[in-house]
Amino acid sequence: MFDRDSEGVRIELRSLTKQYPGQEAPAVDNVTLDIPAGELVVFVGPSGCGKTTTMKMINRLVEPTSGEIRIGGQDVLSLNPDELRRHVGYAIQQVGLFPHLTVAQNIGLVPKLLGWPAAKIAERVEELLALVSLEPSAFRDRYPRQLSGGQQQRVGVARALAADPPVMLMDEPFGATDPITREHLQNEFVRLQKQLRKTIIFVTHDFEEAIKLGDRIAILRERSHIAQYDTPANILASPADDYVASFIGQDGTLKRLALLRVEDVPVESPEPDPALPQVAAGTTLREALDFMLAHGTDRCSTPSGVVTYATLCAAVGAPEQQRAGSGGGR
Ligand SMILES: Nc1ncnc2c1ncn2[C@@H]1O[C@H](COP(=O)(O)OP(=O)(O)OP(=O)(O)O)[C@@H](O)[C@H]1O
Repeated sequence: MFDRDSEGVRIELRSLTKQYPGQEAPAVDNVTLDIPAGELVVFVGPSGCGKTTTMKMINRLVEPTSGEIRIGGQDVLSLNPDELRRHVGYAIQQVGLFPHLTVAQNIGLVPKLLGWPAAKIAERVEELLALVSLEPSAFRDRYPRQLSGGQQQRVGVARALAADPPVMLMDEPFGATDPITREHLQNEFVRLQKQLRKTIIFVTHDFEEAIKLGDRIAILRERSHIAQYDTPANILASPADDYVASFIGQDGTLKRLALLRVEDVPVESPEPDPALPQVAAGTTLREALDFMLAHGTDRCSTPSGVVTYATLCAAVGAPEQQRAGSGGGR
């Protein structure tokens, strides 16, 4: 349907507006946004600011009042809405699994509608269950009521991915889970997206989730007006205004440290030092900082060399007084 191979496609919103009947102000007012192919863009904003309405216009669960939407260059408003939705994955907090269908039948729903042969659907179901870390033999024949909330959400994500759509719309898909399950699902999802490179719009209330998952974040005000649209690192480093700063909160430096890994900063010496406390490759700078504080040291050894507290501070432009206040006994 869209002009692509298997990777994502570009999504363009132009002057997009939604005025619900009987409402005084538009829920979404004149929004223009470009989402590059293969990127995950997170919409963050307060309740009622129009995140869900904006997203639902993209698969035409809500019809725009005016404006334009293009996916892979195609004018979405000229397409048949049912056909469009078969090519746009959609995962929501409420999951929406059919209770009378098994996990396999739920996941195979869209491929079946698209006329895939049964053997190909069965193969795809196995592959997707494995992808979301659910053992196929244990889960494929269960009914949704026989799954935990987190497992249901994984099946929801697998179902959204089933027909390999280039575009995924995800509305708080991990919202109904406890913090530990949520973190686990987020980590799996980051891993998945590295492989899949779909174009994804992801709605959340949770700014931490946005910086963890997003290639870019769109911070929305009322009526979906865009307060800032940039990478997590740029938003944390230079919030556009007080409104954006209020999302970041007091611990912006720590959040920036969490975006970088020990491999990303210059090492003091390029060899591991067995005499120092050791951290693994892939450790975030925030974890490295906690580790140094816990060990009362201002340096630690990584597989690629020695990283110091001063390097961490320099990497995120932390001022001198923050260094002085954080201890570390050299
Ligand atoms: N079907 C509808 N009819 C009338 N008004 C609606 C309808 N759906 C949403 N709205 C209104 O449009 C505005 C935006 O709602 P929307 O659900 O898009 O916000 P949201 O940012 O996704 O909120 P939340 O984070 O609480 O889910 C709200 O003021 C809401 O009351």
